[in-house]
Amino acid sequence: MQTVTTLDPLRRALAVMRQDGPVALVPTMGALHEGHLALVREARAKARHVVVSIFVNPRQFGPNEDLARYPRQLEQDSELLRAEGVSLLWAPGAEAMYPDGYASSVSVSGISEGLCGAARPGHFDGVATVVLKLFNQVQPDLALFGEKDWQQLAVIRRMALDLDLTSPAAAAIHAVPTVRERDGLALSSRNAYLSVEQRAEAACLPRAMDAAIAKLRAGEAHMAVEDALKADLLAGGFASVDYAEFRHAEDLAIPLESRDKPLRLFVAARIGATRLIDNKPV
Ligand SMILES: Nc1ncnc2c1ncn2[C@@H]1O[C@H](COP(=O)(O)OP(=O)(O)OP(=O)(O)O)[C@@H](O)[C@H]1O
Ligand SMILES: CC(C)(CO)[C@@H](O)C(=O)[O-]
Ligand code: BAL
Repeated sequence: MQTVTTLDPLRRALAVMRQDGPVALVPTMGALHEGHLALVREARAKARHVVVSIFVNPRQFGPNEDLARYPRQLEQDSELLRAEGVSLLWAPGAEAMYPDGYASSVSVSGISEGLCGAARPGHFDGVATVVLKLFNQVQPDLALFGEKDWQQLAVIRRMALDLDLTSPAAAAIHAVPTVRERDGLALSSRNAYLSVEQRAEAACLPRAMDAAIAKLRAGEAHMAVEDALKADLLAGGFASVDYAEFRHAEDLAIPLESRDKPLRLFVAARIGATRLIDNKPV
């Protein structure tokens, strides 16, 4: 596995790799866990070469968020990726990604505005911008993203359609199901912030979501179920709930109006200062 940190060697390495066959891109912010590795394994099954990017993107963090504290462990990550048969690790510094004078941004309206977009203003502009840059830098045949970040996936799909980035001209976007711990908690790099006690309390998130989904299926009104879910999370040790909402799985931008279309439950809540997100199908 080669590791490159600037654009010229990235382009040279990619030119060689492309002669052998399709290239898949797995964008990450590092601190890799089994969720990331599921994306890598799926990428390996679909393409001749896998490129993983690790970049803690400052533009998707708000001023009071955890950019400085976000776990960085490039050596350990690099060993994990080597063992998975990854061809290339693209690990640019902030100056390679946003050189002096950098002034551009991508904004995807509608879909970016509710849920995490409302709780983290500007977050999805930062995500869309860096993902478009990664697509342009790597020009992959396909790119893989996790369903854990369902809204992010929807924003990226919308951007890729709107800006003509999709297959066959450019990357096909693949979604990979959420990998969970045995107690149901979704794997996340931010789980590393949790104390032992908080980690035990965090298991209440997927459990309370399952209970809420069962109530909705049994015919209870969605707003009552959402309110009860928030109360359950607060009682279970969460300090606050950013949102707990049912939405249409394929169109997050519109309010819930009919139960005929597939629904999903979306939650973001904080244990201490740690913000966890999850989503599940109804
Ligand atoms: N548990 C998981 N199952 C499947 N995919 C995941 C999981 N966790 C993260 N991913 C995916 O891995 C990619 C990189 O995510 P990222 O590096 O932000 O990891 P993360 O664990 O989600 O970190 P964070 O704690 O910042 O949310 C994204 O496409 C994300 O959806
Ligand atoms: C897609 C991504 C790598 C963009 O920085 C990030 O938002 C993430 O890790 O999910
Ligand atoms: N996995 C989403 C990246 C973020 O929370 O900034």
